Amino acid sequence: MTAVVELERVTRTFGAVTALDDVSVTVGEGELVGLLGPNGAGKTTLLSLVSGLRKADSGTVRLFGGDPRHASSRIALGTTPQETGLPPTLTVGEVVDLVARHYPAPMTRAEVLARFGLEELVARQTGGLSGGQKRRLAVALALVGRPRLVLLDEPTTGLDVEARHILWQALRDYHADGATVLLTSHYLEEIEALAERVVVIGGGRVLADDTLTSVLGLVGLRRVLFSVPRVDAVDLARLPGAASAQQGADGRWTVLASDADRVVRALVEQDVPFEGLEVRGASLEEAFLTLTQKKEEVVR
Ligand SMILES: Nc1ncnc2c1ncn2[C@@H]1O[C@H](COP(=O)(O)OP(=O)(O)OP(=O)(O)O)[C@@H](O)[C@H]1O
Repeated sequence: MTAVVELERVTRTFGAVTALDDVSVTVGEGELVGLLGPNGAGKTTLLSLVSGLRKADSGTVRLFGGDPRHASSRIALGTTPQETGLPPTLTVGEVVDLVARHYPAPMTRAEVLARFGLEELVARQTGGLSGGQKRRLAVALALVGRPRLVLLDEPTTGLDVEARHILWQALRDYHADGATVLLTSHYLEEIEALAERVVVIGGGRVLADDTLTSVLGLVGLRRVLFSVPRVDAVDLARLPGAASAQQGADGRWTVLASDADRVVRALVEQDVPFEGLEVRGASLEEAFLTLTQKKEEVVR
């Protein structure tokens, strides 16, 4: 597998903040990789190193085998940052044409608009587009030059469900044509819809790098809540199926569980006199926290 993106032991700090801490990740030709992580995890920093906008403090970053800081390495790269500035007085069609002129073999205007369902907006000035429409156009512009690698930073933030699905389909189609895609997201749903491989980043470190199914197993936690008069005899965090256990200020226990059914069965088998049992989906933030704690245990 040819490496399109290679980060080797990369560290990047901003003053006292370590945004990336000894990160190694490789993305091969034709992969669709999701970078998943909470706010401030280091995802945008990673993309900015790959696109040559920033430089690593230490370690090596390679893009198509070269230094991303050299323009020649970026020739086959398409990116959409989190925020995009579009010329407000130009129409959608004009912006597409303008961007297309920078590339040797761009998509036609019609192809770009069709892929992203933007045909009806062709004559509209970009200044008058809604936030979601601007976002869709910004992602479309990343593909105009037919890049071999596309970097997308939270491509569907702020989009409604329909616009999100159009965009996902456009990205899937583009990937099916052979492109490599690296995207960041806060949303598990988005990563689930698109990625084959998931790299979970938290606190500037790689917490997990695996197939979508394995990572879903790691972060697809449930929350088991209940009250109990005393639990001295049972270590709730060590129950089969449990990842961690914590008592809230109201006295109720929350057990984060990779297998909630097993936890409940174990509570019954071990005669824990629980009351008011509830099972809910855990938030992604909780799942990340559990992953971070696991990682720290391994390091210790
Ligand atoms: N230019 C900068 N100056 C100072 N600190 C920065 C700068 N850029 C990033 N950071 C810090 O580095 C850390 C990682 O930020 P980064 O933007 O890479 O995270 P992220 O995972 O993309 O977060 P989000 O999901 O919120 O976009 C954060 O603590 C952030 O505040």
